[in-house]
Amino acid sequence: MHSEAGILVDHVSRTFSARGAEVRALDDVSLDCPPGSFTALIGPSGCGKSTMLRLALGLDSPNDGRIFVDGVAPFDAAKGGATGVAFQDAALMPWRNVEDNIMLPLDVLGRKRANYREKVAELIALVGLAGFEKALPGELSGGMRQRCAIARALVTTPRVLFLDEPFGALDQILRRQMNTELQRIWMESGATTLLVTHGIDEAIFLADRVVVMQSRPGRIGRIVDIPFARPRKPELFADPAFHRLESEIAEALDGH
Ligand SMILES: Nc1ncnc2c1ncn2[C@@H]1O[C@H](COP(=O)(O)OP(=O)(O)OP(=O)(O)O)[C@@H](O)[C@H]1O
Repeated sequence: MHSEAGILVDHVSRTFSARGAEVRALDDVSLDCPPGSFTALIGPSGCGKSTMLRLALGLDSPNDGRIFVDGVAPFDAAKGGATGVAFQDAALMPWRNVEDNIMLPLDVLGRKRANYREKVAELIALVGLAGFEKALPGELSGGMRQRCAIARALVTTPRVLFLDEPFGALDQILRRQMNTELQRIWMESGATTLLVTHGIDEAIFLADRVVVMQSRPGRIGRIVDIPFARPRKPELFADPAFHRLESEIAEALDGH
């Protein structure tokens, strides 16, 4: 069993009751993300991606099955700072500057800011925000806000990183730049990463494995291994082998 420093989803089901009807958001889902791996989760609206993330963050509990994050229950992993998370809309506090936003998880976990000065400076450099430490979110571009959110997700040196459509709101060109940057950040951090995305190209470029989900009930339809060596370069997006994988995943999304 792989669970230490990774993510283990073991026969998990989650059913919701809505207006008398049962919705099987996740139906017997199992997924093993080994330590240091990068997994992308892709699927149609309503296939249970958010439900899976909520369970892995300890914000909800399964009806059946078990989840381990970094070898422990999801809530304990989050409480201990082993989990980092970044969402689509960056979710920065508008009145906190870049540095203070990055330190937010420390405040939430009751950790001393003074012990993290060096770490925060390193992260700011890592995500390319040096010189913007005192800038407010409203003064940053969309890409800079997302980089700030990723730095915040990394501040506790999490061993497991959850990214929920982190670049969904960005245009295609910026998104591809951010994909290259995320790859570099992930390679440096060594964190086991689970990325939820609607972008097939983004999933292939970044992940070791693309997990294609299907809806009603939410389940794993197919797992596609991505063989490309790292670091992957932007030219990969134009590679015929890349396009073949795109077609394969598009077909799996259509239920083939
Ligand atoms: N709290 C809830 N109460 C009732 N039904 C819910 C609840 N949360 C999720 N569902 C249902 O569970 C299913 C899966 O929802 P989920 O939000 O996990 O999908 P998703 O894959 O994240 O979708 P999207 O890509 O649109 O964000 C949907 O049919 C949704 O309506």
